[in-house]
Amino acid sequence: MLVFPNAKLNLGLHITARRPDGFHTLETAMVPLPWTDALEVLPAPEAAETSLTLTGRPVPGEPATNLCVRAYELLRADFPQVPAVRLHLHKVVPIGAGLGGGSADAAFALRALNTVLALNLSDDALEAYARRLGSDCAFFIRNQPALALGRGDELSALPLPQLAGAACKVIYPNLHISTAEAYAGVTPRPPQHALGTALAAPINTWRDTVVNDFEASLAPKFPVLAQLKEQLYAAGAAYASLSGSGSAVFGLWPGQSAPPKLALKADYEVWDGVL
Ligand SMILES: C[C@@](CO)(OP(=O)(O)O)[C@H](O)COP(=O)(O)OP(=O)(O)OC[C@H]1O[C@@H](n2ccc(N)nc2=O)[C@H](O)[C@@H]1O
Ligand SMILES: Nc1ncnc2c1ncn2[C@@H]1O[C@H](COP(=O)(O)OP(=O)(O)O)[C@@H](O)[C@H]1O
Repeated sequence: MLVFPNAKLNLGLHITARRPDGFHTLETAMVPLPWTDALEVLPAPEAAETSLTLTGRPVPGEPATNLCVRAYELLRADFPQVPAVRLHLHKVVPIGAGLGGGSADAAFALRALNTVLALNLSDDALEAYARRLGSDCAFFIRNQPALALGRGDELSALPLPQLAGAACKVIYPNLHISTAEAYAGVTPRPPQHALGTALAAPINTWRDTVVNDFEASLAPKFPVLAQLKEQLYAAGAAYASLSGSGSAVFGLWPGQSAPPKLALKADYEVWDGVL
């Protein structure tokens, strides 16, 4: 079975408290971004062990620590009779970019394994497994615009009709930002605007109301993030922001079929498309 794990964008991200377990409570909206990896899940040949092969962008870590293999091991712990599988991941989405690519691989692996191994797990059950692999993973099970609370895994559908068909540009400035380090640099605070209300208003009002709390804390160390945001606004974006804990920055042009071309450094990666 071949699946295409897609990235996500965060629209606003409020870090509201630090929890006793070291995680933070947040309020964010997540939307699917059609920038994808490719993941193949096949039954392994007889007597072969479970394996993962990789092509494309290098993924740090041993195959056993890869989230696709961890997804399989998590299911096998509860269903010891399942056969071995052969996994192949072609990695495209930048890593450490705030685009959730690793989380998407984990969730899509769970979904594909559910089918290939005929486990018949419900979406709720798959979300429960996904949560155990990472805070962001549960979002990718239903993979639809959602408001995320708690650790980022308490999800409710958040239709954003004004976003459908908007042109979008995502810029990855070739900078790996660790999610854990980014959280460590933020001082939690109550949000100034309720996110659900702010996002219900037209996109061109979001600039004044929809805030990603990581931006202020990352700004001194990574001035390029604010520069890219300015460049997107100068090119007419109705809204521009850092996604998640960065380093990807995106702009939105509702009502346009494609985003404008921008002059950017040669080693930056760019995704242009429509949401
Ligand atoms: C910031 C966000 C916003 O969507 O996305 P990314 O920028 O990573 O894409 C997420 O909260 C990232 O979720 P995810 O990448 O799944 O994080 P996890 O693997 O669960 O945790 C990695 C580390 O981030 C910190 N962490 C994560 C989630 C959370 N609610 N509070 C935290 O403090 C913890 O230090 C944890 O050890
Ligand atoms: N399949 C995978 N793809 C990407 N990263 C993975 C994968 N499996 C494990 N990881 C680990 O997860 C970390 C976070 O990856 P990712 O979710 O892409 O970034 P972000 O949290 O910025 O959205 C990486 O540093 C990597 O070590």
